[in-house]
Amino acid sequence: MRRESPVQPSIMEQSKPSAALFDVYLRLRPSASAAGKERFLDVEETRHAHQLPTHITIKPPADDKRKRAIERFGFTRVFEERCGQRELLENIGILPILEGVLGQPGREGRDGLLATLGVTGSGKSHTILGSKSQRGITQLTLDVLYQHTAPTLVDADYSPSAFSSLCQADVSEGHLLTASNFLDSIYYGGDVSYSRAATPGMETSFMSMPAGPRRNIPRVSNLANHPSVDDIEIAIDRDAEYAVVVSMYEVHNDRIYDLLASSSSGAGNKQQQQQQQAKRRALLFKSTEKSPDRKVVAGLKKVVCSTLEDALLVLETGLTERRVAGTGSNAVSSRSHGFFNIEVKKRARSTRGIPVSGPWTSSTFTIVDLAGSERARAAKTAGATLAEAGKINESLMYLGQCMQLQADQAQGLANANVVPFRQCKLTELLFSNSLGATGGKETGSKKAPQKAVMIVTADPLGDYNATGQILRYSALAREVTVPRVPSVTSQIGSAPLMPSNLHGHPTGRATPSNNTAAVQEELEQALATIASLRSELEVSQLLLQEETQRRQDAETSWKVAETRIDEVEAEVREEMWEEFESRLAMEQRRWRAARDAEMDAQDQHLDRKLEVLTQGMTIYEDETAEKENLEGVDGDGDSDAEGADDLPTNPERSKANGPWGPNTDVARLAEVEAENAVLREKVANAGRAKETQRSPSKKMRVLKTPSKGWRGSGVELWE
Ligand SMILES: Nc1ncnc2c1ncn2[C@@H]1O[C@H](COP(=O)(O)OP(=O)(O)OP(=O)(O)O)[C@@H](O)[C@H]1O
Repeated sequence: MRRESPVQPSIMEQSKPSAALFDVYLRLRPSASAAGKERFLDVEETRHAHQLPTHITIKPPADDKRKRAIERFGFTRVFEERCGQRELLENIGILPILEGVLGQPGREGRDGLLATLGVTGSGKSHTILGSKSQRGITQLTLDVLYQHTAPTLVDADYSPSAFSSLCQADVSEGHLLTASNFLDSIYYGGDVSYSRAATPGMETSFMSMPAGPRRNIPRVSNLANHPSVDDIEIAIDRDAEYAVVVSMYEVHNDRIYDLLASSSSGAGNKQQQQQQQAKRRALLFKSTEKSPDRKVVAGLKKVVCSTLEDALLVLETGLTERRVAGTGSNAVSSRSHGFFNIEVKKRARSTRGIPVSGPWTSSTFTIVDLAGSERARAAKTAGATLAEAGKINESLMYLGQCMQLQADQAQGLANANVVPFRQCKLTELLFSNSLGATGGKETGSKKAPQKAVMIVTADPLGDYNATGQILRYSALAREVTVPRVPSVTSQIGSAPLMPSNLHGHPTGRATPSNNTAAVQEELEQALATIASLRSELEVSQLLLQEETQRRQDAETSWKVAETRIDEVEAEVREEMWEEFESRLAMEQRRWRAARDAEMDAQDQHLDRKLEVLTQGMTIYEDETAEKENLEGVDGDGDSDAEGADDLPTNPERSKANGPWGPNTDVARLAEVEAENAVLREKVANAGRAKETQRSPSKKMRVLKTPSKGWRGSGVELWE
């Protein structure tokens, strides 16, 4: 239903929404039944019949106790309930974005982004993904893309060299697969060969497979094919060859999960599916070695789709994986933000008829189906689903802040020159490659900044509060209008002045007619003052409401930031503790090794000393034994060491009192004994000293005396 504008045209009409990062379109969904529902949203008439409307107003419900204002919002364009999918496709700038992604002749393409935002059940998924009878923007875009690139499209299944060059050119550490490999692995459980081209001519394409143990296979023929886009024309680079690489991921509870990596296609019982879900590994959004100036979701599974059918089947597979749980608001509600990426790879094909194959360049068209915002009470969610809803609302709040700021910046209204997109994964994914490190306009990348379109969906008969909140932060412009309340003032003003009112003097004397006019004038002035005061009061109330809302938002952000700080602090502490422990362990190992080495050196040193000593003792022992032998052999052959008389008869020595005489030998023996005692003492000391240094873990060893002379002399050595 349209109505005339309740307020005069203003600066909103002169604003240039296209200067903002996002063009924001509003799409209204038809309601199945209007019974008992009050329409709160009206579309303003345009000045010219051929123009599409750009402004809407929302008015609070009749029984609104808070007496809220009528609000007016401006969008790039507004599409009413009767708008179909094709009309939408042609009027939201998707086709120019697609041309940008394909790139002008000889030039690299630019990235494009399409996202839907709205209250749960307002028609986001319908717009992006369509329904059983109608195709969504994603399918229509893919159809247009394949129709135009088909003649120059690389078929990875039949061109291993092209496939391997695509793998090498990928900057995101992704795992590339051909569509036939991927689909066979999903539906037939076959092995997936990552980043490896299929054998040319292989008869194992998914489409050509005989009936087998297929699981929940969506048939292309079962998918909607209406509306047609056969007559749509877009420009492409005829001298380039293209490849289309599809990937899908979702942001769930602020983490990124690959939707093609663990595709179960609904196989197994609920418990198995839950186990599969639990095992999913979160991916990082980061700069990589090959992509230092642009962040990418690293490690995604990517499928090279050479036909529209392949791309649609991959899309269906990813969608079955997407986390969906029924809520009170919408029977099939998206509980995560879904990202569908169409990566268009392009390289030079021919220069003046001479075939060349240049390096691949890459541009991505990303389609985002955002989870719906909802009020917990309305959605009747509980437990994990309620927590999920909290995360969804939080991320949408951050998105709203970023969108508001970028719209204000574009109109020169915002003081802040930084868009705070790092607050959650969603805003990081949507903004960081467009706004760069500072959150300003420069990305640091040589690539042209991406073009982005946001479609806000709304149900004019739906929830006024939730829809109002979405519109407030997504609209490119907003005005507040004081509602025309049939107030007491106007009632008094419009009431006829009764003579009794004017002539009511207690004296009963009639008042002259000129007095009547003066009183009437005075009364009118008073009424005007009351009206103006009332209107001022209403404006103040509105401002107060807005300030309160802002304060609440700020408080929420503050709490979230505090929690984040705590988390980061805990993470840092844990990291530092781990690092400290590992360093400590390393130092201990080094210290032990040094100590062992030193002890070994000491052992060796002592061993050498003992060896020298042992050798000395052995020599002495041998000499003594020889002497004893010589001396102990007397005339009857008995060996007797006693008495000088019994010493052996050595002609030299037997010369009494000569140098080898018995007295000399005894003195010598005493001397050797004394030396021996000193040495024993030294050895014992050395042994004790060594013992004190010995590691308890080392086994005590007893050095056996090398000859009977040692044992005989009572010397025992320890190493
Ligand atoms: N423009 C439209 N025309 C016809 N039917 C629509 C339209 N928009 C939405 N619907 C229908 O309304 C229902 C809810 O829409 P949809 O699932 O797209 O909502 P949603 O915003 O994606 O919800 P959620 O955020 O919970 O996923 C669906 O049955 C859909 O077919």
